[in-house]
Amino acid sequence: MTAFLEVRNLDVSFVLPRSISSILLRNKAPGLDVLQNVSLTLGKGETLGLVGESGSGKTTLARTITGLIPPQSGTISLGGRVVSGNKDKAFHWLRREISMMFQDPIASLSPRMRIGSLITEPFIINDISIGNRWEKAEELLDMVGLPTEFANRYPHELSGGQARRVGVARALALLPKIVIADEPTAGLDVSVQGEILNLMTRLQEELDLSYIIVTHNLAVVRHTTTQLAIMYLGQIVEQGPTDDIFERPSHPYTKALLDSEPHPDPAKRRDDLQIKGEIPSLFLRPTGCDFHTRCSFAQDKCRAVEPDFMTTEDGRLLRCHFPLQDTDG
Ligand SMILES: Nc1ncnc2c1ncn2[C@@H]1O[C@H](COP(=O)(O)OP(=O)(O)OP(=O)(O)O)[C@@H](O)[C@H]1O
Repeated sequence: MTAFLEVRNLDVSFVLPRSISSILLRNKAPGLDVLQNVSLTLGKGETLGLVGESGSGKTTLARTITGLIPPQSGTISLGGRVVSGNKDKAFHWLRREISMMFQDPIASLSPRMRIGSLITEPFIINDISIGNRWEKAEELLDMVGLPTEFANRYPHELSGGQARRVGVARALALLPKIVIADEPTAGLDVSVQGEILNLMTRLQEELDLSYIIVTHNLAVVRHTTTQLAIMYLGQIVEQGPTDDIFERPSHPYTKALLDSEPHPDPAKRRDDLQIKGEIPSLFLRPTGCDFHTRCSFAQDKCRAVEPDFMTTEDGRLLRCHFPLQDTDG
């Protein structure tokens, strides 16, 4: 895969109020390291699924890639242009080229604005002249399969599926190159989920978009993505082609995560493979490999030495001292 988007060694930490950090971080520097050394690649026109348990840092990574959170270190390169350093003005440029589709489009938008104003707001924020704003709104509504008269409606007048389409229209208003969709199907009926995913696929072809889909839903990932990245405690632990990873996960966490999805056939359920225990707190990151406290295959080295992110012979990106072999599990 030729990388169109290349994220290299991103570190993000949040500054915490001193009162909290002095208790939880035992007077260390008052920052909570949420992303550590995160690397990720996305090819042009590809769809990458970003999965991991709650709190693993998916949203933080998505917001950092869209230029909404400045990283402490690391680089983001898009189409060959490299953005680095937390003061780089080019992060503004990233915000136009990579847009975010929020999980709950209505809650994230002003309830007092009409849909026509909401979906054309990105032009106003970025000071881009579009001539007749209402005509532009109607064009965007048409693009996402909504009647043009919806421009006059308010957010509370929309169904869940219609609201999601409005979210798509707003995310695509500036014709970005990459769209990061945060749980694009969460809370929707199954039939509506299919409609939204079909809409996204159609627009991907028409507009030559690349997607990153952030989700807990492994069925969505399996059927809509070509690449899969697995996050654990603020790090990517494995990335590779989706079919390949589902077929042959290499990281023990990936395998446990995929096996924890209930199987429709009781004979094929593997309760023994479910992930042990809770995800550790970011305040008490384990030494060595972050996953060793829950890994059935952990050895002494895993408890002592942090694994590097390496590329395997078959091109898989992996952070594990003892990757699973085809016969394991
Ligand atoms: N602004 C912030 N200040 C301090 N901590 C934060 C901030 N934003 C996120 N965090 C912490 O960073 C960690 C990762 O959060 P994030 O929302 O990125 O995870 P996630 O994988 O997207 O979770 P979910 O699947 O539940 O949305 C969490 O422990 C969260 O509490």
